[in-house]
Amino acid sequence: MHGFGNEFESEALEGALPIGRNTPRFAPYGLHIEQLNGTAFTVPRSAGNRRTWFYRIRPSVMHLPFEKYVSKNSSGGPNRLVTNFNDPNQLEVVPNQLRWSPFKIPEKSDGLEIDFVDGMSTICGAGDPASGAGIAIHIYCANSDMKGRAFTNSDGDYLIVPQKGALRIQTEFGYMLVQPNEICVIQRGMRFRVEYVENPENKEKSQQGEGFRGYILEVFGGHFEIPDLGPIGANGLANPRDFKIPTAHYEDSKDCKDMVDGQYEIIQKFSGELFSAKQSFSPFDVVAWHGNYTPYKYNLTNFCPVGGTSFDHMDPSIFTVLTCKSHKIGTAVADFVIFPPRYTPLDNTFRPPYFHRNCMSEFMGLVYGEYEAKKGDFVPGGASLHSPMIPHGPDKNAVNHEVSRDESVVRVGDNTMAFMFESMYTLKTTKWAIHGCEKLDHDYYKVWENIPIRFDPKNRDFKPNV
Ligand SMILES: O=C(O)Cc1cc(O)ccc1O
Ligand SMILES: [Fe+2]
Repeated sequence: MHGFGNEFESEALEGALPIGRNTPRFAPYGLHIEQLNGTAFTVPRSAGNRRTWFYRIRPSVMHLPFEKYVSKNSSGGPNRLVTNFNDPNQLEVVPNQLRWSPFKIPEKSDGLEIDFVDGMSTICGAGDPASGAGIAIHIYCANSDMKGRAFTNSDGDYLIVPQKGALRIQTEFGYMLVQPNEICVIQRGMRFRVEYVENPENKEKSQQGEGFRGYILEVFGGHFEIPDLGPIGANGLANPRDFKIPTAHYEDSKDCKDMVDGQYEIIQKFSGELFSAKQSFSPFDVVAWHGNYTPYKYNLTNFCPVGGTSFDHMDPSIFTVLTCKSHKIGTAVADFVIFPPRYTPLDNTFRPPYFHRNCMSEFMGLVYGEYEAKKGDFVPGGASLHSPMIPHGPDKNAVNHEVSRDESVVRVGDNTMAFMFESMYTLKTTKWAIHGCEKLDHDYYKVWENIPIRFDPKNRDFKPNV
């Protein structure tokens, strides 16, 4: 189905949705009724009240008690998922500009079968889910399907950016296929299971080879919305109709080939820690549902960029796909911003991203291709973090390239998709990101060494000799 935040309804069996009421004494086909609330009951409609009604074979509550879960990640060590950014034992605060080479995908030949849950590692974040304030940024690197288990998160919403390999995501709402150059959002409390598929549809946008990798932005308080367009008008950027919502698909336990010894496992992230509970049935037994609290996916090629048409470099906020607002006017808990293929017909303008210091944190990743501000080692599957008020900008090669290019209209970002998670929070990095992953580039600062110094007080009309 198409749309953003609509009231959707879907049934996998004709007549499974009760008509004209939510909680009849007997739902059709003997189904049980369960509500999932994504906002407080009392949130005004105009402020985005969200809930969904499920009509399912069994209520989710039929499970054994939760126990602590220790993930089987590639180093065999403790969980690498951190979401309490007040725990100094897990963190290493670093003000430097940071850049990581592509995060390592575990190899089955090393005897490591790592699924989406075990493959998640936290790079940085702020705040703490218990107080509903903050964000976390994770990377997932995995090589196996989730078998007989589902993941769900009490702490926040996941915005998932696949970089390598397509994801087939089973949810309580139905299936979603999410390929590199697409994103999806799975909101707080929704249960899902990730399988990975080779993605023949867009080979050039996804590196070949075993395993899958991607980025996750988790927001602890609030939900994502499409930003207002102001003077841009009623259309453009991410258009609501391009968001896609799954249709109902249910799995009766007797048809579920996934269960291990008749048991299904629910892994729940709760207050920054992982817990596991067993149950005797698949959690994907929703026969029909209706509501406005759903997972959704979006193809980044549908983004309709608006930009400068005359002079000066516009701020990257014009490329915001989704925003999670804070209570501070115009200041996001987190924005998801992309740098899509486009033209920059700007007269007498320094076209690459400018040098700057920002009060916001800027975490960047690259799905494929090359980012316009970094001609060097910022590569697909890697990342960078530029923290509040820490200087950064185009690297030496991008500056030199700008000096010598001709003045014509240029195509920017062809065959590439870079993105940014921009947040009002100062992000603390995890020990894993600084030491454990062994991908931190200790020479990153050198990309700004030897930027040509051309100051000449006698030459106001300066033009370089090229
Ligand atoms: O730092 C970056 O590369 C992101 C960025 C891009 C841009 O076009 C302007 C500002 C900005 O922070
Ligand atoms: Fe920046």
